[in-house]
Amino acid sequence: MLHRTQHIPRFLVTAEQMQQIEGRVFAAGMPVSALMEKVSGLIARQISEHYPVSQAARVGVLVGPGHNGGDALVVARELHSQGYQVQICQPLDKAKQLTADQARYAQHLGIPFVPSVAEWRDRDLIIDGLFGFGLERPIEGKLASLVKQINRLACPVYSIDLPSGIHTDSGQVMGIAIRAERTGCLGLWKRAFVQAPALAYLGQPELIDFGLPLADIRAVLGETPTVQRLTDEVAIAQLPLPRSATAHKYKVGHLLLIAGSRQYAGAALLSAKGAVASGVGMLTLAIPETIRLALLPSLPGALLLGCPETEAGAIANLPEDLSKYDAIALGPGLTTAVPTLLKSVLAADCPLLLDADGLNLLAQQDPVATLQQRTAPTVLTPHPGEFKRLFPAIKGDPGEQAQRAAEASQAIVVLKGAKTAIACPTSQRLWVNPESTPALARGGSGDVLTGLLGGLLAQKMLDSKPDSDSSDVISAATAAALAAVWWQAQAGRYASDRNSELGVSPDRLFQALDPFLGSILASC
Ligand SMILES: NC(=O)C1=CN([C@@H]2O[C@H](COP(=O)(O)OP(=O)(O)OC[C@H]3O[C@@H](n4cnc5c(N)ncnc54)[C@H](O)[C@@H]3O)[C@@H](O)[C@H]2O)[C@@H](O)CC1
Ligand SMILES: [K+]
Repeated sequence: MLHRTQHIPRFLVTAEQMQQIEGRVFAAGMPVSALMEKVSGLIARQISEHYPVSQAARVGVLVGPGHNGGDALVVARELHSQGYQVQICQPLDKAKQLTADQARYAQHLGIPFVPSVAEWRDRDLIIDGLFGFGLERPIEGKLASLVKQINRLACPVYSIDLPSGIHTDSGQVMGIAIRAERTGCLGLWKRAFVQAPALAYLGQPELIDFGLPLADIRAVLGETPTVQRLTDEVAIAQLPLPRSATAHKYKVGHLLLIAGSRQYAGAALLSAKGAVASGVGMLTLAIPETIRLALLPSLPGALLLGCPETEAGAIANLPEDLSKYDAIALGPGLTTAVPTLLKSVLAADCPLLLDADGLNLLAQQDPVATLQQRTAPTVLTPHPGEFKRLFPAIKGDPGEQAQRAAEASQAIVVLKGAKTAIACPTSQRLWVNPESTPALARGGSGDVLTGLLGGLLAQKMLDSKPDSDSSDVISAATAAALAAVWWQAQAGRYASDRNSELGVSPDRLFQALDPFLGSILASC
């Protein structure tokens, strides 16, 4: 059972859901002004920790017409009382009543109001309270020029709730948006925080939990939220740990990985290394016979199955009975020369992971009709280009695309990107991986993920948990996808922190998988 503090970081809400949750809290008797006071006190505390008065005494506070502006005014008052030299700029005349009252009180306290932000070149910090989740149209005219001026200042900007101009749900820039150094997201993570268009504006995000009651959150989002952030707690719970004390190699999964060609031998090696790092009991790597001996010294623990090959060095056929494997992964470096490979694995009665050329082969037929015929789970790991080839008619943001593709094909869809989305067809749930690193944006990272996910898939299929997504139970195949996406991203961050963003080669990535996991498990 997760505690409240573990639940809150999982939620991802739209503006409408946030309004409904707050509406319930206000209807139950919480005064709007009391909540504003509470929330803004927490924001001011965060700001004074990040930007102490000794280092950032001169603060400009930008105030909009709604309650985001009201929050900013309370923060201005708090910082003023702590000795910051605060100036307020309220560019619009009209304001909601509570915001207007807060402005009047700030004036009464003698906090200076300035007519424009032109004088703010002397500021050490700007606080952005122009718009929050109430932004309803693009920022234009004099407000757009004001945002442009703020973005030209050298000092950092702290945005309250969202950088003004960012759409709460899609993360799109509405005309123009403030580029924050930090954003304090209030109460619950908004969807924008996992949307690629917003990433360049959010800076370092932090959640400011002000104690929204779980009962009200659940009343709006449901008992098990359909859309979730993939948190450490949830991902770790999906790993095949602890191992049974009586485990032996045939009881902890046998993966058949079909990968590589004479042209792309490295993809086979990297995906096999990812599978080895997953801890899978047995790994059989099917590769063209001519590259078998070259790979052997690098994979001493794996069974290397040399396959007959085409003249160009692609696997021509799979000589074996496929029934003895717990999972099959097909794709990295295969080429699309031999479509029958896909046909034979689709017919297998075990979980199947398709990546890279496995997906390209699938795109050559009707993917939805083909996948719907499978009885065992299928996991697809496309990047956006592969996704487009597979599901050209499916539009939306990455989360919506993954969900729609999963629903249509009945496959678990892992749509890779800066914030990888994982959609499960049986439960109709979506997870978004919130933390990753651009260090993984290089050839080979995806191959490591394929092996890792395949290895976890083989292990999870032997777990005793049921293969259905009732209430909070996550099916084995979905669990493997969640664990693998999180593990790969976190290992990438771990390797990046110890080297640089340019130094996370695929070798470093698979070498970081186990040390990262060891360190996080030790701290749990
Ligand atoms: N009610 C409360 O006490 C709480 C308020 N919070 C704060 O309240 C914010 C939401 O407040 P609001 O609903 O008032 O919304 P906003 O403060 O985001 O602003 C809405 C106002 O801006 C106007 N507007 C929208 N788009 C515009 C545009 N492009 N150009 C000019 N005007 C535009 C609207 O007509 C409306 O008057 C949150 O983001 C958060 O900062 C909560 O987070 C915490 C509790
Ligand atoms: K804001």
